[in-house]
Amino acid sequence: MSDATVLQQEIAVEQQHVDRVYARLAELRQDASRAEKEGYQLAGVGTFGALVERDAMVYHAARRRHALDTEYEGLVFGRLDLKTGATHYVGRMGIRDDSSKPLVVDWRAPAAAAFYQATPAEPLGVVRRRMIQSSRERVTGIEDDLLDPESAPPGMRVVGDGALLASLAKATGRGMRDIVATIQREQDEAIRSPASGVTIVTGGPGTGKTAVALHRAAYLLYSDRSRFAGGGILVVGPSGVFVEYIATVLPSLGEETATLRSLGSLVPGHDATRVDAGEVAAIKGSLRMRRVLERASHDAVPGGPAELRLLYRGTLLRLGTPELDQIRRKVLQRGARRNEVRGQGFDRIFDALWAQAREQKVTGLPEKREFEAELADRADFREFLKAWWPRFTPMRVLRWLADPKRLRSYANGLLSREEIAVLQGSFDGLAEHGPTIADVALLDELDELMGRPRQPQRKTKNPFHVRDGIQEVSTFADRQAAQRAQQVQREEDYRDYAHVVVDESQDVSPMQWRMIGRRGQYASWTIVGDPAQTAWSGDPAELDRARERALGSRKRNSYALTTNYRNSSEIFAVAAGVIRAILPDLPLPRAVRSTGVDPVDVVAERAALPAAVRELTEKQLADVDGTIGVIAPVPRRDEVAGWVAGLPERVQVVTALEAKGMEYDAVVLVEPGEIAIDRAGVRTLYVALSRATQRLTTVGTDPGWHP
Ligand SMILES: Nc1ncnc2c1ncn2[C@@H]1O[C@H](COP(=O)(O)OP(=O)(O)OP(=O)(O)O)[C@@H](O)[C@H]1O
Repeated sequence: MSDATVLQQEIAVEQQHVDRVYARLAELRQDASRAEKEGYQLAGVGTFGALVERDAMVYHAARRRHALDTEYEGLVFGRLDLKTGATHYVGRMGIRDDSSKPLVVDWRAPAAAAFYQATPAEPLGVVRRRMIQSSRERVTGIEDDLLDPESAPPGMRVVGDGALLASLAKATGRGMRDIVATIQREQDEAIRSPASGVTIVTGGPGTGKTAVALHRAAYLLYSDRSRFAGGGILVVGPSGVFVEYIATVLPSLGEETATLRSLGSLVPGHDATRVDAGEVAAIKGSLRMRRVLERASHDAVPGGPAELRLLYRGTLLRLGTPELDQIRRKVLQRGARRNEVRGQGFDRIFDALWAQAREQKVTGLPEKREFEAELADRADFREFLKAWWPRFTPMRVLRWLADPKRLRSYANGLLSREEIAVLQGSFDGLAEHGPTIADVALLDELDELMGRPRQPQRKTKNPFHVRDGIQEVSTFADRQAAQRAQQVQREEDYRDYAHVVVDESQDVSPMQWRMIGRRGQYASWTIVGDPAQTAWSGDPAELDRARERALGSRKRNSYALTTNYRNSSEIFAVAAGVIRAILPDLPLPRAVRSTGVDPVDVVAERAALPAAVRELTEKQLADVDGTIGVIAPVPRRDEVAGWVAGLPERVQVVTALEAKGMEYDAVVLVEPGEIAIDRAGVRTLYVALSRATQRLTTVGTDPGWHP
């Protein structure tokens, strides 16, 4: 029998099972819809107990229906034939037949672990592992691994030559793909790592760190839903482009309870995308900035009143700058938060004025209480207080650093003269362009240093309609839905996450670790990253300290990933050459796939560069079906975008920093020599060179760009 016939026969066998699963799915969906409908119709009838029971049923029916709908595509993707003779199918969700026998085991369930963990050396009772590829309800392919040939029953057939490689060769869309069907053993161990403590996953480019982090979020939600859906999972990525790139994966894993944020949007009200130059970011990210900001947060308001003069019952009461400064300093000592001790500041002003009024023997001076009431009624006095000690927003105080004199005085003794010079001017754009990504952590720090201005209490809205004083009849399902909606739109600056995932963690600055740490005080953590890819040019020891502090004394579980699934071996060889120039002993991952296509390096005259970049990008459009990343040095993004303007949407222009974590089928990397200007730059170049799955083109004016 030919191989093709065997494959067709095996596909037919699997098709039978897959048909059963989809038929059962249709039944379950119908049941769920019916239960839901009936529940709604009968919601107003029956005893209280019966109602609750019915409502619970409605809720579960609705949730189930939703799950059944989202997991439709590629529902069954694996089969295990065990030594015991039993067979398990593995899929995106668990499904049982009408006598409760499992038709499909959920990929996150313990029974499915062997699907990912069995190897020929350690088969874990699995004789044959089969990957089933399908398109909607139709089985289209099969790939087998025979893990334990000696235990194979006579006639067991083995087909295909590697589902992993088949899946890797596929062109990608704009977003990241989920990898549930092809998770590899070392990745699976990290995904299923204990839920508590800190899981640390390291690995070189393309080793699946991001994929692992997201699948871990899905796994945690499955293994302890009430804990992780209740508290929520926060996923922090480096940039907005990246967060968009990964956003599609979680819903496809069936999980929508994770909050995705970039480092520039972690603090409510901000969505920063501007980046500072590396040396500026290194200073803004340093823990020394905390002291700089503390000084700012204690300083007098620029343009605020220098003195207070009040004519009271014919006597002039006066507090000059030294008295006002002294009061401010007294109130702010020992870490008091400026917005929270405003009242104390005002009390001391009253005290000082009262003492003066008595000293000057004001005629007809009333009791102190009345004296205060009289002053509080005066508009000029209230104006003074408002101007002298307003309610501060972090942004207002951060803008003070744009004033060179203030910056110098706050940074004096904390930053070197050179560092102060580097920072000079870097806050100028705040008013017009908003904060940079690094500024957002400073704003969060200021928020902590100063406390929140007290807001008038807002009434919380009842999620249920109240009509004529009677709550509208609502089912348990409604209440659950309302509760979930509330959970999803947690309070604006929610901080009680049950789990925090930090991707590309090598780029999180010390100040940013503090910002993330504030939101993960009660959380377990998953941290993924690659130290060799860091763009951080500040003190590495300080970075380690800040990270360790944010993670606290939680137990650490570490995992290393060693295979590069993204790059062809030809492409990774170029990237590896670059990083080896500065880190000769760095262990690098192994790229498993070869395309036989070598990367191309083009040198162009300055005047011819725009046309060359456009032409090379157009060539990629012809050569690959998927996305094309045109990667530019940070300051040249807009210029390069102009060169390729008007090309199809699958061409995306990003800076070398924005390319962090991203993946494209083809990459055109512009002016590599301008990226690799220092050690941090070489690392950034390494990142940019390791983004492509199929084609890599470098183009620039400098033939000697290799570090
Ligand atoms: N087991 C797997 N099966 C199929 N594809 C995989 C597997 N593991 C990783 N990949 C694919 O490899 C590519 C790289 O994965 P990912 O982006 O998670 O790597 P990374 O370690 O975060 O990379 P980097 O550090 O370079 O940003 C992605 O396209 C991902 O889907």
